Amino acid sequence: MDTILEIKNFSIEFETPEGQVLAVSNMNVALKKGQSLGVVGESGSGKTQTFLALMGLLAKNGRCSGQASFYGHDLLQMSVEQLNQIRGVKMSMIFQDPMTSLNPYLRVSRQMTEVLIEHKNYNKKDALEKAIHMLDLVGIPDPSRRIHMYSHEFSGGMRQRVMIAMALLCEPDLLIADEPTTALDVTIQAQILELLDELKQKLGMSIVIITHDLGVVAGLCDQVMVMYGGRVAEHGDVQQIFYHPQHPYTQGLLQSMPSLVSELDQALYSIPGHPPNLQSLPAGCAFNPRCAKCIDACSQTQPELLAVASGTMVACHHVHTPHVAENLS
Ligand SMILES: Nc1ncnc2c1ncn2[C@@H]1O[C@H](COP(=O)(O)OP(=O)(O)OP(=O)(O)O)[C@@H](O)[C@H]1O
Repeated sequence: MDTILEIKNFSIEFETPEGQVLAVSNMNVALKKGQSLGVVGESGSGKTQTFLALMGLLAKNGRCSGQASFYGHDLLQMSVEQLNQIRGVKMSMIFQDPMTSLNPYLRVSRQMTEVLIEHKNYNKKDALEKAIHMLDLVGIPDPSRRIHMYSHEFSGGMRQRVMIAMALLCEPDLLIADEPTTALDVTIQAQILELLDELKQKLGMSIVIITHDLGVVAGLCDQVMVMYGGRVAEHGDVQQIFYHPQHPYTQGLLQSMPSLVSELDQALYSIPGHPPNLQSLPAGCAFNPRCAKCIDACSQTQPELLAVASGTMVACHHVHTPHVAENLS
């Protein structure tokens, strides 16, 4: 299988009035064609910025280093013109807020057909037909009429579907979906996730799904990367991590999953404390102040991301210190 995306030693730093902020530190991940990756973690853990940077959309005060190869070509070294040949065509992103990628002043028909005319050499008639087909595929009722509406005339859920249709229009090889369902009610959430899974099978595309919710990645993803305070805490096969989570943070996320525990018990299982402030990360492992399995090393040195027997990569002193783990667990 071809490797579609390979991120190596990737970091992001922001320059702020208070000094430099390391938002993402030394990330490594490879995704094969047709595979999907779930990126999970609490707010501010670096999920969105990583993939915005890959799309060439990092804020002006941000700087990234390392490599991010798309089919072997480093996205971080590409000019805007080179990126424009790929963005929205071979690699698409669904943003948290649909209005980010929909132009309120243009009818949806115009926005959708222009992409096909410009990047896929469609004529106007075929482009309109294809766009209507895509709206139909994402479950927009009466698409040949609604395609002529403006984005604000759609409900929130419909707008999200329009954005997904736009992102899929050129049948990208890689779809990056940032919290694609958070703003939607539960039934529509389920429908959209089902749709993404269907399109993954049908079009063979790779998906990166960014979410707070491990439940979302369960059905859709092959691998999962758990981020904490800008660092990868655990990364590997979804089944392995779901059934045998190693990092105490992953264990906490899994225990507080709504499908596993009742609403009342969620409070009991939820991870104590708050996500860390990147400007004042604790020494050692950033999770140590909230971790019940903390040992001395955790507040002293940052744990390396190392493989455990199952092949999962884990950054945790407790996990990699067997005699201590045996005594404490
Ligand atoms: N332009 C910026 N300048 C300084 N810091 C920034 C900037 N943009 C983002 N950050 C910081 O980078 C960190 C990572 O942000 P990111 O949006 O990737 O988090 P996230 O995990 O996607 O969170 P959420 O789930 O809330 O979207 C955050 O702490 C954020 O405050």
